[in-house]
Amino acid sequence: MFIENFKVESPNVKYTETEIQSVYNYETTELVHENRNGTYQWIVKPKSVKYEFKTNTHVPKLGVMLVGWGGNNGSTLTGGVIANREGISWATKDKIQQANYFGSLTQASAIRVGSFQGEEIYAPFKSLLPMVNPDDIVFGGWDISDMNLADAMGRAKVFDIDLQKQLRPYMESMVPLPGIYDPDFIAANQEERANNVIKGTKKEQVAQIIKDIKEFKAATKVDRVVVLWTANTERYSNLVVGLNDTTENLLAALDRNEAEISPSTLYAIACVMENVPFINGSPQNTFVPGLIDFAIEKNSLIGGDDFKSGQTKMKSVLVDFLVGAGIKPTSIVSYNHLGNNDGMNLSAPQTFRSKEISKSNVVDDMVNSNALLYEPGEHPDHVVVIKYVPYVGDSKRAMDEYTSEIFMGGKSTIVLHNTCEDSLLAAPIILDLVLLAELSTRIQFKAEKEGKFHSFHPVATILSYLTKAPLVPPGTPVVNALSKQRAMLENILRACVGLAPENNMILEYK
Ligand SMILES: NC(=O)c1ccc[n+]([C@@H]2O[C@H](COP(=O)([O-])OP(=O)(O)OC[C@H]3O[C@@H](n4cnc5c(N)ncnc54)[C@H](O)[C@@H]3O)[C@@H](O)[C@H]2O)c1
Ligand SMILES: O=P([O-])([O-])O[C@@H]1[C@@H](O)[C@H](O)[C@@H](O)[C@H](O)[C@@H]1O
Repeated sequence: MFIENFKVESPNVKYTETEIQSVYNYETTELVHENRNGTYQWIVKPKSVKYEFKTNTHVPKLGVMLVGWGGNNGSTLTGGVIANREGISWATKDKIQQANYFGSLTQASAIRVGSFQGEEIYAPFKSLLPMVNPDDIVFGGWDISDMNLADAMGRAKVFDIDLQKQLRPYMESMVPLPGIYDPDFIAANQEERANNVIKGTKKEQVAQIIKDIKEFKAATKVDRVVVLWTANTERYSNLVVGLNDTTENLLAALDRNEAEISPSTLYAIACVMENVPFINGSPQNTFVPGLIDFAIEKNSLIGGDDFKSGQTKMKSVLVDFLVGAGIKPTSIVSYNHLGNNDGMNLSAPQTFRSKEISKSNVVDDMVNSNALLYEPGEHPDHVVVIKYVPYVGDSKRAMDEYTSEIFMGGKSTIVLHNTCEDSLLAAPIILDLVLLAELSTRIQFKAEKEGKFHSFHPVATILSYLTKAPLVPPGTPVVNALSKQRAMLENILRACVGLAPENNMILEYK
């Protein structure tokens, strides 16, 4: 059975005018490696740590400023939200299609809240805690192309024509602000689009981005702004001691107008200076060490990298299944071709390399988790190929072959063909990223030994379900397995409202 919402009744949960307060006993373990009777043993000690959570239930009017607003993802998300808000339906060759938010975890997935008279009861994921209604989001942003959003939607060729016609009046007045353009960081084939750029030094460009954010906030009267990068994939920035290794060096490099500071890092600097959450939807290393330090110093949320939308999302499920079943993947070949502008930008070796890294590292945690299958340092052969084929446009075609070793020297080969409609898969993920980033800034918590409440660490690991290469605080584990990432996110939000983690035991029926 499905219920629309629920309220938790528990001595550990209190609903006030402005907050949901919860006390949560975090059941974990402590390991020691001790000499017991002359031999060293690993001792696992279960332990319970009391946490207190406070979630501000005032849902703000949210402004989302997209870097790359006029791109396929940006125009598709903007149009999709308008279509949902206005209740637009349109004719396709098959039927009259209604707008929806399919593909969004927060808007279209469910959680189990328990059972009632022997029946499992589910509720919307978004009923866990008060979240921004995406219909209410105010969009803005920057693009190095001055094309208005209606024409950009036409250029993207993602939506059906009847839908585009209905959206055009809402979108033709939306014009991206000039963006920071540096041809050294993206493919040369992007130059012809770059007719809408901020001039001046890098420091002046940062100042302009800050001014843009302030003016957007004032003009739209939004309470909060989140900035998200959905612009083209950049090449990796070189990590240079004395240039981008610390906050001080990065800001000094900015003052010197150092060439090696990428546009995406400049937008991120501006956002950290303004304490505006910044999320990187692409694979480049926007978050150089100096930027991470800066965000931590300012307690300003940063998250990324690279939306996990199609082929890699499938990979993080399949490899988790295989390794979890004691099957040993030994060769993974991931090929895809696509014909959108992203694909054209990725046809350059330096930008492809950024994507190759994020698409390859996604299996590392699963491989490293099982020494029964892999020797130290052993990992599957793993190849990533991306080709630009204009004819297929945004309809990316992914082909994968997974070869694994099974029982008694047997081999298993799994072949997948996955048509990933790039922007129709990425747009709802962008929505989840901005909604969850905003929600996470309204949550404060403390462990029993901590003196005062605090926010989550500014490096937003909570967003990892949505990214190929989750950004995590230095020295903390990277988890890529999709099921673990989703469970982490759901269970943290469950703790905020006093619900135990979903452990799927349903002992009452065993
Ligand atoms: N499924 C997906 O679509 C998917 C999944 C993961 C990651 N991504 C990443 O998302 C990004 C956007 O994808 P897309 O299909 O919308 O690409 P796109 O090329 O259609 O859009 C990118 C937009 O960014 C603009 N731009 C480039 N550099 C800019 C800058 N410095 N400042 C402002 N605007 C700039 C371009 O003019 C373009 O309009 C890409 O980096 C892509 O790799 C996409
Ligand atoms: O998310 P995913 O399908 O694994 O990876 C995709 C790449 O294979 C594709 O070439 C590119 O268009 C998208 O940006 C996306 O990153």
